[in-house]
Amino acid sequence: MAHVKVFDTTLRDGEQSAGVNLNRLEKIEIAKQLERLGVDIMEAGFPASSQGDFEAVKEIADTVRGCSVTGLARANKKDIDMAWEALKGGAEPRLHIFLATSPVHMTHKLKKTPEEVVETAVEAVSYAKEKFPYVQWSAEDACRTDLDFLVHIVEKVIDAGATVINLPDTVGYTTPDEYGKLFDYVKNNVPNIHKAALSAHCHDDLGMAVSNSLAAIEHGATQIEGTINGIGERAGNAALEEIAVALQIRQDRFDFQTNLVLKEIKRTSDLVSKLTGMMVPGNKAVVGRNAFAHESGIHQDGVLKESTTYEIITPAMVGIDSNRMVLGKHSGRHAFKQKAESFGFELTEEKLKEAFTSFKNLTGKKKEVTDDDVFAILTDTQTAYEDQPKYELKAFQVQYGSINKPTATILLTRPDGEEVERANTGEGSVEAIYNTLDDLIDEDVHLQDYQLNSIGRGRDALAEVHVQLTVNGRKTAGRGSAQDVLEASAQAFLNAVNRTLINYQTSAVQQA
Ligand SMILES: CC(=O)SCCNC(=O)CCNC(=O)[C@H](O)C(C)(C)COP(=O)(O)OP(=O)(O)OC[C@H]1O[C@@H](n2cnc3c(N)ncnc32)[C@H](O)[C@@H]1OP(=O)(O)O
Ligand SMILES: CC(C)C(=O)C(=O)O
Ligand SMILES: [Mg+2]
Repeated sequence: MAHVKVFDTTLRDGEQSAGVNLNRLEKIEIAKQLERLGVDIMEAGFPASSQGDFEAVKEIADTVRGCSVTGLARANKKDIDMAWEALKGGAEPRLHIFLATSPVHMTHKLKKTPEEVVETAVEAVSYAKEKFPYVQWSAEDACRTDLDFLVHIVEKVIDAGATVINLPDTVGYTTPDEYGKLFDYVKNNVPNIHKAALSAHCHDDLGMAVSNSLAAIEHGATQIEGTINGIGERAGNAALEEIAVALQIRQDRFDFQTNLVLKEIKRTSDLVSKLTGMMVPGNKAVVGRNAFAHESGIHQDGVLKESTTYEIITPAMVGIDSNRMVLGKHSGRHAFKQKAESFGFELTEEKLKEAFTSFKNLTGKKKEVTDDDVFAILTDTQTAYEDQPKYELKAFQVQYGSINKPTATILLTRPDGEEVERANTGEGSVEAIYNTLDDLIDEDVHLQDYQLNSIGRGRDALAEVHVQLTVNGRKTAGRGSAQDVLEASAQAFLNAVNRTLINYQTSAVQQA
């Protein structure tokens, strides 16, 4: 059985999802999990796009040893130089250069003639090859590119030293049949194609990203690109977990396998969902909450008699284990630590202590503390910056009634340690809290989006709030979880403000 390489771009194309904004610690936590999942190549970011991304890519390249780490660059020397600075410490330094080849992109976006595009691509790949042993080149919008032009430019970049040629369906336009033919055409018409590997990168605008990726594999792609949970630009990328499980379950149809450790899929999906704020729909293939749930009597009857009547994937295959150890108010540190480890968290003693305290506080308020609750506590603790000056919620009270305007009174510690208290009103309780926080903090904050979800079920489920704000003109995201919706709302707001302050302070210190 042939092996297909998995190129994960959750931390680059996945992070391009509207509203997603991962900080360094969050990226590192996902990177560690992707390594555990067994991806072959991890695209950690786009180093030239921001100081924060540069630092995250560098740290990931310097630490991850179980797979190759790559970063994206435009076809220019500045992007390539920055990518080299970020990636040179990696186990297998690898660069991903892209340049659009379709008429609409060349004419309107790049404002270049096809000849200039060939020249720019060749120059960039040759320059990158002076530094990187592996250079991947992507023909952005390949599926809307003139075939003869595509064949011509691919031949030239291979001559310039490209070791992987990616043919992305950038706008999710193609169909499985057409995408397979594109790979055949390139294989049959590029004379030096044997010197490079072929890669597929699909977007889901028409809902065909996974099918298109599978078609590419059958027509010569030896590398597939995608993201966990299919997150990404617009409608997202091909969901890697779906491709890997399809290849496993339909071995009779596909003679290809990935190196993914399938039982790590669920944890990876949970972590990505939690840290990005991109919720996984209940009916999502492979990882959705309902993917292994049977509701109707005839199905239940069938599954009870023989699970394969209605279940083609076993939950255990993707890491969903029905045997679970229940943690509650009588549990101690050892059981908690063991649970954290079973979820794949490597916490310092300090962070473990902090998470355990949050867990114990929760057991005092909630009848049953579920695995989802524990996972939320551990994720929040693991990705919280320590010892950084920040705004902290000390206490708050909200008065709500159907006659008077809701009023929030909040006691806050400011980054300089001063305690301040203020009250303000709003049309609703959350608005009253946000108006009061606005009065208490120095930053110029505007709320762009607010999402509320429950972690688990039941009346006493934890509330999780994701917000998007602009803080001093910078777009940022924040999340907060608490048993009370209003507290989670306040925490999410402050989390976003603190993230901006900490990122800004970190960069300022590094630039100084
Ligand atoms: C299909 C994809 O997923 S492509 C990857 C998309 N990812 C991102 O854009 C990451 C986030 N981006 C950013 O932070 C910013 O866009 C930056 C830092 C990369 C660039 O910012 P700016 O310099 O302000 O440029 P801006 O984004 O407005 O425009 C892009 C420029 O890059 C050019 N460009 C686009 N693709 C390429 C390429 N592959 N190679 C060289 N130049 C390119 C555009 O033509 C435009 O150039 P122009 O300024 O001469 O018109
Ligand atoms: C950068 C390229 C490969 C990309 O993400 C796309 O074309 O979708
Ligand atoms: Mg893409």
